[in-house]
Order: sequence, then structure tokens, then C-alpha cells
Amino acid sequence: MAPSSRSTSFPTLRTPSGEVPADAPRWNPQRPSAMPHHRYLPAHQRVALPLTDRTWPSRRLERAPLWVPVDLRDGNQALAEPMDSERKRRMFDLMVAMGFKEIEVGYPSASRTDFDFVRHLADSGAVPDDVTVSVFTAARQDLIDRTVASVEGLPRTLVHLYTATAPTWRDVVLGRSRTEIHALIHEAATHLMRRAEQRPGADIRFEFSPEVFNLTEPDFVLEVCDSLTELWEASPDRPVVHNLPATVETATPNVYADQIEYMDRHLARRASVVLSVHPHNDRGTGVACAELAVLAGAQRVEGCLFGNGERTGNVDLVTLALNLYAQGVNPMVDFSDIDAVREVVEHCTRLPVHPRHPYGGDLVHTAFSGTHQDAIAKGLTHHAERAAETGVPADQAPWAVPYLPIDPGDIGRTYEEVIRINSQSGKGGIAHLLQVHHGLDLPRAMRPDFSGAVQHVTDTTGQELTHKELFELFRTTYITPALDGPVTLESWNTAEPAPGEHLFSCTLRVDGREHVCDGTGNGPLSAFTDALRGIGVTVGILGYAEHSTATGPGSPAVAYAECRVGDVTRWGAGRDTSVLTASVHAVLAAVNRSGRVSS
Ligand SMILES: CC(=O)SCCNC(=O)CCNC(=O)[C@H](O)C(C)(C)COP(=O)(O)OP(=O)(O)OC[C@H]1O[C@@H](n2cnc3c(N)ncnc32)[C@H](O)[C@@H]1OP(=O)(O)O
Ligand SMILES: CC(C)C(=O)C(=O)O
Repeated sequence: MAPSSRSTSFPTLRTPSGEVPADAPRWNPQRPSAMPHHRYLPAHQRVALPLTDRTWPSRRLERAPLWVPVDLRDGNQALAEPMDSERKRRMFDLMVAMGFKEIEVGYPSASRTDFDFVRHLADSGAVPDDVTVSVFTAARQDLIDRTVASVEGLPRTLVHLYTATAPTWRDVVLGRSRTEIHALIHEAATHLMRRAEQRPGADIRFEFSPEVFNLTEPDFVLEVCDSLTELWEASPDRPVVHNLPATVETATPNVYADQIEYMDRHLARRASVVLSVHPHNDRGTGVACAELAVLAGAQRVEGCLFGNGERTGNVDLVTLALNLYAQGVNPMVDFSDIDAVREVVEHCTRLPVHPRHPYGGDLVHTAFSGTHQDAIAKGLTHHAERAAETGVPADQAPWAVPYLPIDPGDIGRTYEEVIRINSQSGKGGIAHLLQVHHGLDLPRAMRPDFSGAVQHVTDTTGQELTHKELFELFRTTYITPALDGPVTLESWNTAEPAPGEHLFSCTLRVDGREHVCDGTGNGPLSAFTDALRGIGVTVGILGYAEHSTATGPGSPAVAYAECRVGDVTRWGAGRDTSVLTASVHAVLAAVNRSGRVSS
């Protein structure tokens, strides 16, 4: 870290070797903070909050607002490498395919690429009949002219005009008073209207954003917005969009909701206004701001897919839409293949989506931890059973699986990624993976034993085990000892000379020496354990289970045996198309794992 010139720099708490010196200052909550928090004003001192009788907290989200992706404008202006036309077109086609009905496609006066892209949309017929494109411009006549020129020939457009209205921006950036800013906006809006009038037949509507609405005096916002509603002759059939951005998020989401409810109640000719919001995410609460704003009366939300955008981003439309979906509300956009959406967004923005990103991140449907895996495995089984009982297809049945807010299958994810194994995992998840991927239904009593073997590996390597590696570990731990342990079966056969009377004859090889042994019992396995006495091994079978791994003839069976061999207890397993062979191998594997065989 560069040395600080401030006297309030952090005390050195550790020596270079990492020890804490005896005289080092300790953190003390009574001590004034080394960080000058007094420089920042709380929200209520930055802007008046006129609403006290708010009603939004008791409302519910029951339908989706109009989502308007602004990835091609606000998202694009925040990229180190703004999108070229190929990337813009891919993003646009994605949005159309997902079902967005209004799409902000650029800032045509900002660059040739943006202008040409709008022209490309106009000339190529890429805009479906039910989609409106929106273009963005500052309140400057030359920029407005270029913007209107760009949309020539497009069937429906929304021209989005903006000017900063908040005090700091008025004073510091634009150097104009409230009255002067209002005049500037009015002049630009009039110019825009005149230009649009010169395009008879073109369906051009208007949107206005008082930039940094959330820090602007509410009465000034109303004054400006109401005058534009009137100027643009908005009506219920041709409403104006008033978009109220939290350009820089500065307060808790309830404050934004109060501001939006106030506007919802006080905007003039409300039926002729579409109330829109445009939250950013500086405090990490953009999604909450948008959701509360919709409760408070917003009808339209501008944002970006996966939350790209200036600084910490625009509000994330993926999270917003899927949050609604998870509440049983139709999000009105299609996320049934979220990975395909993510792939296009990552290609176009050249930014990776974080693995923990809500809904779309690589890891968000994955549990590594044992108790979560156990609950998910039980939940998935319960879900499948309940669906089968009620006759409803599993992908339509009500969802109540612990730790999974939505069915990953609904957004094109598979169950394969739901449970992954590392040192934090437990027996439930391990058993689930062996069952789902390899058809092994481990007896409950065996699960802790295998979990111990898995834990040993994951603790030693510190790494994750794939389901294939898990199966391989199971195989080498429990199955192969029957084939390569100290005792091997060279040949064997069984007979049942009378009902309930079984004979087992075999040649066993122990340390290179062959032993011919016979045994009797009330079943083939007890006859086999009797035969094992011939090499001096005492075996008691404590637990046994078997099942086939698939349906149909020729599918392998798996047998599991828990055996007491001398003074130790061990599990073994066998896998063969013959159940009898599988069970004999399971017992032999347990014997070989016991370490109690001597020739
Ligand atoms: C919150 C938002 O996202 S707003 C959108 C921001 N997006 C972008 O800026 C991306 C595209 N922008 C651009 O390509 C350029 O900035 C242009 C073409 C629009 C303008 O470029 P330039 O003429 O070089 O001006 P510059 O980029 O320095 O912008 C600053 C000027 O714009 C003025 N300005 C800022 N906002 C507005 C506005 N809404 N209406 C009118 N003028 C404005 C400033 O006062 C300043 O004017 P000054 O030079 O007289 O002091
Ligand atoms: C809507 C516009 C002005 C915007 O991008 C913002 O305020 O963040």
C-alpha cells in the first residue's frame, strides 16, 4: 500500500513476520474511527423525503412490470471495449428471442457504431412488429438531430431524453440554476417534438429522465416532468415515459420506494404517464430498490442482464424477473435456458458472470456442504415421489425442495450440478451422486463408512471429487479387494441338495497356495462363510443388501455385505450380472479388507 500522507493512517498492528507487537494499538470501539465517516451525509439530509403515509409496504408483487433492457446503451457505455455491431446484434436478437418488448438500443449521437447499429436495425427489418426500440440522447439540439436521423424508417421508437436535475450536478457539472435547467430541458424537448413532427407517419414517443432523480428535490422533478407531459401532449393511448433513475444509489431501498410512491401520487395526468425506474447498484441494493419501487407504483423497469452497467452496474433484470418467477408470478421473459443467455451476455460484454450470481452463476444450484446435500437429496426424492403419487409430471408439480428456491430444471440447469463433493460434504450427498449417476443404492448403514473414505481423500488432496472419481473410489475401496486381495476364489460352485440346505465348494488361493474348501449352510452365503473356515477365517454376516443397477436382463447387480471377520467389521461390495456372484464377491471383499487373513 502506498504510504498515506494523512495523520489518520492505519496503525501497524503486525510486524513483517506477522507477530502482533505487545504495544500495538488494539481495535477499540470507543476510539474515534480512523476513517472520516463524518464527510458523508445521510440520505435524509441530502434530499427531502416528503412521504410519511406510505402504502407500498403492504402491497404485493403480483405481475411483472415492463422490463426494458438497456444493455446496448447504459451497459455498453460502461464497457472498456464497447460492443461492435456483431455483438450488438447478437445481444439484440437474444433480447427479442427472450420476449422483451421495449429495448434501448444505443446512444446514436455518441458514436458511429451506435448510429450505424440503429440504421442497421431500421434497414434490416430485425425489429419485430411487437417490439419498440428506444434511443437515448442528451438535451442538446445537435445530438437530438442526429438521434432522430438515426431512427428514420423504424416503425416504432421511443426517444429517451435526459438531463441531470440534482443540485450537485446542476451546480458542478452544468453550472445552471433550477430555472435554467428547466428551460434547457423544455427547449430540448420542444426541439425533439418538432423534429418528430417532421416525420409524419413515424410512431415516435418520448421518454424523459431527470438524471439522479433520487437526489433531486421532488417538487423540481414534478415541475419538470409535468411540464413535459403537457408539452408532449401525452394521453393514455400515447403516454409519456417518465423514468426516475437512482443514477447513483445513495440510500436504503425504502427511501427510493417512498420517492417513487410520492411521484406516483403526484405526477399530473397520471394515466398518460408510464412511471419507470432505473436503479443502479452502488450500495448493492439495486434489486431491492427496483422491487420496492414496483410496489410503490413503478410500471416499467430499466436494467441490464446480469447487472452490467456503470460502476457496480445497472439493476440486474435476470434476478428481478426470476425473483418474481420464484413467487409464482409470470416474469413475461423467457429464462428457460439461462446458460444460453449468459453465454451471449458474456460474449457481448466480455465480462464473466460471477459463479455466485443469483440464478445464473455456475455455483448457485450447487451444494458442497453435507447437511445441505442431505436435505436436497431427500427433497428431490420426496418431490419425485409426490409427483408420481399425484400423477402430475415432476416438472409441473409444486416445488418445495430445501435450499433450492426454484427447480434448476426450469431454467435449463441439470441436477448433475446440484450436489458436488469436497471435504465439506457428507454421506447423504455422496450416496445421492452414486445413486443418480451409477445406480448404486448404498445401504444406510454403509454410508458413513464410505463417507469416511471420501473424507480421507478430500482432506488429503483438498480437492473436489467428480461423480466418476467417487464411483472409482467406491470400486477400489469395496469391489476390487475381492479380486486382488490376499484371498482369491480360483473356482467355485454351489448346490442345493435339499430345500434350505446349501453347499459351497471352492478353490481358494491364499498367498500363492491353493486350498480346496467346502462348506454348508442355510443359504449360499452362509455355506461360503463356512467354507472360509478351511483357511482359518471366521466370518459372520451382519448386514446384507442387493439390487440391480438398471432394468432389463443382463444389467449388473450390486451386493453389499457387512461382515465381522475375526475381531473387525468391514463392508465389501460385488458387482456382476449374477446376483449370487455379486454377493459372494461382496463377502470376499469384506474378508480381504479385514486384514485378518493369514496363510
Ligand atoms: C447517467 C448516464 O448514463 S448519462 C449517459 C452518459 N453516456 C455517455 O456519456 C456516453 C456517450 N457520450 C458521448 O459520446 C459524449 O459524451 C457526447 C457525444 C454525448 C458529448 O460529447 P462532448 O460534446 O465531447 O462532451 P462531453 O462528453 O465532455 O460531455 C460534457 C458536456 O455535456 C454537457 N451535458 C452533460 N449532460 C447533458 C445533458 N443531459 N444535456 C445537455 N448537455 C449535457 C456538460 O455540461 C458538458 O458541457 P460543457 O462541455 O459545455 O461543460
Ligand atoms: C436514465 C439515465 C439518465 C441513466 O442512465 C441514469 O440516470 O443512470
